[in-house]
Amino acid sequence: MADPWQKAYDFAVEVAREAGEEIRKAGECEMKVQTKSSTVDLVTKTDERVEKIIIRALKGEFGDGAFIGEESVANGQPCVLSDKPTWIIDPVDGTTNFVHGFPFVAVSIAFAVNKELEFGVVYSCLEDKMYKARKGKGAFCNDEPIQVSDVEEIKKSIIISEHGTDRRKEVVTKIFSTMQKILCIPVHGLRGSGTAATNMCLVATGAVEAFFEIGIHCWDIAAGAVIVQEAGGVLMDVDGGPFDLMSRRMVSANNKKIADRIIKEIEAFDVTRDDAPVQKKE
Ligand SMILES: O=P([O-])([O-])O[C@@H]1[C@H](O)[C@H](O)[C@@H](O)[C@H](O)[C@H]1O
Ligand SMILES: [Mg+2]
Repeated sequence: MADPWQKAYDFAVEVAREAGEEIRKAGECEMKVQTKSSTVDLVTKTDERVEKIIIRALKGEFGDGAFIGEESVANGQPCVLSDKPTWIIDPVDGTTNFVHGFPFVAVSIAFAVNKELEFGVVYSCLEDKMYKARKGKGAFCNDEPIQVSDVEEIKKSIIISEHGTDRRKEVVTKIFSTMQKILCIPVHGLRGSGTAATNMCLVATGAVEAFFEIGIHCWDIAAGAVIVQEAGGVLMDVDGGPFDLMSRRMVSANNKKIADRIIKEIEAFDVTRDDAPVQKKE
């Protein structure tokens, strides 16, 4: 078959749109907020319900496959990327925004085969922007082609980063020290939308030059990774090495010059890989 994944790609776009509709409706209702890894790592019934809707739809169309979903992993499912065709899902990226009514919330669905990302779909559902990209076929927002910015001078850039959910003082100190150094290069500005998936789409459209974060998960960035690359951008590790989806560290940028300049300023801290063996409780 010449193009084995086109049907899956088209279907993912439809599923993301339906999931976004559910999120929009749920945002108008009272919500019960719970916490996960820390008191600032939030989850709602909508995150869990929307993930189930997405997985049920994908299984209904393509049968049982491999899935890495944020809420399934939180409930004890394995988080290992194998060579099998694998769906990587964040049902609600920007849960804190969703809870507070801050208007950037995204559905993120990616698909990998042989550990390589084939396509990614990010639906920024409150803005009604459907971002999508397939390996080798370009990146789009609402069906219009998108491209990264051509800025090469860091002093003419806007950079995005996030604070994540780790509030240990030594971690927060490193995050702010990095941001301070980047701000003082000086860059035109620092931003953050509160959703990693949307941040990557902002790199892909050229609205900003780069987005970096330590502490994100594979489901936050898998779809965005394809979108950034297909829009002409680059992905790297925060130490300048190759991008590793499961490492929880990433720099995405419009070009290598901007990425390298940011990497010079990043003060890294340790995070546990997404695919680290789960420690069994005694
Ligand atoms: O929990 P969630 O809202 O799906 O995802 C979070 C968002 O993408 C946020 O922008 C990023 O800073 C965090 O690292 C993520 O965990
Ligand atoms: Mg997320």
